[in-house]
Amino acid sequence: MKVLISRNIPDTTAVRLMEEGFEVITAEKGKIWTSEELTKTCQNVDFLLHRGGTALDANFFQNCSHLKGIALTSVGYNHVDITAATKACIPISNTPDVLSEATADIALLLMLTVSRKAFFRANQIIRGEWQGLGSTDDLGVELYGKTLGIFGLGRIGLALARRAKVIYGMDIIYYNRHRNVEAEREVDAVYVSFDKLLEKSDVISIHANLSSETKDRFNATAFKKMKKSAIFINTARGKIHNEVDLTEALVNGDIWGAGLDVTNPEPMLPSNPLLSMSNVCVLPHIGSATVETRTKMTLMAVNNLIAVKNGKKMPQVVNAEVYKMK
Ligand SMILES: NC(=O)c1ccc[n+]([C@@H]2O[C@H](COP(=O)([O-])OP(=O)(O)OC[C@H]3O[C@@H](n4cnc5c(N)ncnc54)[C@H](O)[C@@H]3O)[C@@H](O)[C@H]2O)c1
Ligand SMILES: O=C(O)[C@H](O)CO
Repeated sequence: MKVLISRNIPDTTAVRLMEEGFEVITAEKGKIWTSEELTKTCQNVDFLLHRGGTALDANFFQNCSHLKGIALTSVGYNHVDITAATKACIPISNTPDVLSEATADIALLLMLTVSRKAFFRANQIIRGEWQGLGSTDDLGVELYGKTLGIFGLGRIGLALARRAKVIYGMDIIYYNRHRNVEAEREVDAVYVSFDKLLEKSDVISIHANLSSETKDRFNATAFKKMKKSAIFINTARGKIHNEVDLTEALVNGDIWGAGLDVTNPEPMLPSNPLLSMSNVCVLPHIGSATVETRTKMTLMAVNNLIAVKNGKKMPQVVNAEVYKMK
């Protein structure tokens, strides 16, 4: 049984696969695959352990229908054509829960660094622009006691809401496809309409998955409905906001600041105007990038492949319909 690991993972997890009798084929460090290359290399393997970057589209599944299972090392699977995978009868797994705390930390970090302009200020020191004492203009704002609006209150949204409630005494409002009773009970989250979320939030943090419904949801119309003092945070997917509209909203003063861990496209070009704004911080998609979390994610992915090899269902399967077809 051969497994292709499309992007480097912690050694311990590759070892775990070998212990289970898999023959492991690893990509060279940092490799970015074209679809053609990935499709070609997958002809000689039974399983794929895949991290975002290269989309797995209908064409991929047409040409790789021999694969027995694909384990993603991400919770998001918007880069995978799940319908095509199901049609090809290939189970796909993702990595929910284990990355929620690490990603919520990055959302909170962005809230803090943007509200206090900390990233911009630290860079002023690096550029030799610190002129003694603290700044008297272009001041930051505080989070304490303000209202956090969450768009997509699932696992990561709730992990952020807990932090915001406990550390900053923030009021939590949210907009979701369904009410989240656990969050309402635990952090007194209040369900509101999308427009109310825009109007009432001091900070809006995006935690929905990317879909045709959420793509471009934060556009010029949405930014104009937000408070002029609002901070926009996105650690979910860059395509949920429209980057041109976000830039204009910041330039025009429709909103106060923005913190992004995800951009559209990725990577963001260094010439992007957002990068020179004092009220913006952009990170290179590091939500889950800790030793602890990445280890848990890859172990989870590996366990899903082991399950398939042993004739069992993937514990974290996202297209459970495949098991009804077999
Ligand atoms: N920056 C990173 O490194 C990083 C790390 C992990 C996850 N993510 C992103 O975060 C997303 C959320 O992860 P999660 O584990 O919290 O997922 P989740 O499924 O637990 O939560 C997503 C929530 O969004 C809601 N939602 C979906 N579509 C909606 C819509 N149209 N309107 C309103 N609400 C909607 C869902 O009902 C759900 O409650 C992932 O899909 C991924 O894209 C990014
Ligand atoms: O969806 C996810 O899990 C992240 O974006 C990748 O770590």
